[in-house]
Amino acid sequence: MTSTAKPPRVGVVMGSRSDWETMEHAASVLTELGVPHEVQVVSAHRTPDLLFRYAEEAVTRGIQVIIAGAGGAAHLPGMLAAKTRLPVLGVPVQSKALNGMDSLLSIAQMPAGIPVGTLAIGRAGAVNAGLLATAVLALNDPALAAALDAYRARQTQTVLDNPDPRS
Ligand SMILES: Nc1c(C(=O)O)ncn1[C@@H]1O[C@H](COP(=O)(O)O)[C@@H](O)[C@H]1O
Repeated sequence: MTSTAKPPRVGVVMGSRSDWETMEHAASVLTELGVPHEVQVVSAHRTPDLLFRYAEEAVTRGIQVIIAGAGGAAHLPGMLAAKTRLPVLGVPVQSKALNGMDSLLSIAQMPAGIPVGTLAIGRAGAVNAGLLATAVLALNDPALAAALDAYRARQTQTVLDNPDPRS
């Protein structure tokens, strides 16, 4: 699924539909900042051939950053990173059994040579993955740089406008 008519520049993938509740926060940041992106379920475990194809074709399709969310034995981000030179941002989805510690460690503890940029567990990680992907693209895109600056200014203003935590 592609968000706009423009070709996607960020791929948001996740191991299962059940991850969408978390990963929609990455997608909504990208939408808010005007980053063309696509969203798809791809699983290293359940659809390994699709995972290889996705990673191998991503560069030629114009994808510049991949955001990959997975929970439990979260091999998806690492396997994508193994198959593409694109930056891969991993979002550990909070698992029921171990609260996402399993997801976090299996995404973060990559062997030297195959990096995955690992974010925080859950919603905050997904939001920040969207922001980080945008920041990468903004290095060469003044419109996205301006959109990011405006986002940060709005965030600051919201805090300044509501300083009393009781109200
Ligand atoms: N970690 C992975 C991978 C993968 O790493 O490729 N594929 C699915 N999963 C994870 O399994 C969890 C449970 O999935 P189900 O809810 O479909 O049973 C999800 O959090 C998913 O990311």
